[in-house]
Amino acid sequence: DSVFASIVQAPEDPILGVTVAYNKDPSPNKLNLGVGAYRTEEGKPLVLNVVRKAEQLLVNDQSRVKEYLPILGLAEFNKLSAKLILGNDSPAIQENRVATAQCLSGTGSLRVGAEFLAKHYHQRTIYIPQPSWGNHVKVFTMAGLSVKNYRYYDPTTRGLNFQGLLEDLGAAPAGAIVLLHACAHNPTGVDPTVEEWEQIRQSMRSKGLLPFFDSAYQGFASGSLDADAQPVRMFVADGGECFIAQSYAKNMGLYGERVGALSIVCKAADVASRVESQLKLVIRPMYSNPPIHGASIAMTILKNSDMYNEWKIELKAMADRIISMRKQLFDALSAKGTPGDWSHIIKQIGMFTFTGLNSDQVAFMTKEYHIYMTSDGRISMAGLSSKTVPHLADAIHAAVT
Ligand SMILES: Cc1ncc(COP(=O)(O)O)c(CN[C@@H](CCC(=O)O)C(=O)O)c1O
Repeated sequence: DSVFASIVQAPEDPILGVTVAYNKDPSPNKLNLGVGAYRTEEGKPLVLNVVRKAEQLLVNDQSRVKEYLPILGLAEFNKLSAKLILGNDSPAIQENRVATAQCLSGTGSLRVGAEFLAKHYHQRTIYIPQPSWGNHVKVFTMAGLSVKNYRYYDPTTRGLNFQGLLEDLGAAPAGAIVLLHACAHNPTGVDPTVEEWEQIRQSMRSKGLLPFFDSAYQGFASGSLDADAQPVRMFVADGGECFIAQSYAKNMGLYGERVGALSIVCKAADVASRVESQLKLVIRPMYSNPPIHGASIAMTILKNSDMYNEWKIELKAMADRIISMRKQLFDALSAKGTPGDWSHIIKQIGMFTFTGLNSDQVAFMTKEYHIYMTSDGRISMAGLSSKTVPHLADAIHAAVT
């Protein structure tokens, strides 16, 4: 008998499993609105032109080798990533108060940060928004933190439950870790306003709560890298400490290259250098050192002003296409007179619309219309095109009437 004979079949991942089901569906008009991965108007994955150019430069550079990277990854990539989120003129960077490690995309950055906190921080409770990205709970739990929720989304208004958020963070024990979506909240597409962010910052700092920003969509919410980094920069500007996980999966289209960075903003340079040394002890036994190719692409783009500007143009085009899909879906439902208020489709921002459809309605849409989306009613707007909006509108209309 196998020593693993008693192992049971694991369930599919709630998000990545949607793609598994989609791939099995033979229907010609199936639609994958599950995974948050950008698709073009033709419904195809997109490799940015500037990424192709960067790769060409790398291939042509005969001096490049395939040696191990340092445990913390490409040093120049780390510096450029910190600048991207904190701003070129960040005092924290100028004062050498930022410890950065190249990690395996956003997930890896979150995990390394969580493992570091479990090992070195006096508080092991992390508060995450209700709802949040499905993988957050598992990443933090596996790292040894205990996960609690703070109220975030208000189903009745389909907006932010700001009072509930402030109450829950106000009731958190001093020093608790708080996960904050830097922009384009997943799955709700609901972000605090700048004024609300300022109130959140004051409240958290007054209680010594430790912010852990998850920045997976910088540039995708508004189309502007700087605007989407504003909440992070407000916290760093007050001189306090915070963790920031960055992903280049969506905004550079480097999904499968697993490119990301964890930055820990500290109060003093000597602390940052000791923190950096301890980060290496977390990473070395986990995966030793990160992959060279994806980070080299990102570094090539970030360090060359022409390529950086070209990237910003392509990034804005992706954000704009998503916004136009919002408008088209809203207009299609309005034209059909679909019962209900659908204005949240155009009010929400980033990659996802949190439709408010329940799991039975989602199951109906999958069965009858071959629409694939997560059971919480989230739709990845990037999976839509002008051609497929009518099909989705028909499905939603049928699901609610
Ligand atoms: C808020 C948030 N943080 C981190 C990540 C992790 O992204 P990396 O690929 O590790 O950089 C995602 C990706 N969430 C998308 C993509 C599919 C997934 O990993 O769940 C989603 O929610 O569909 C995310 O939405």
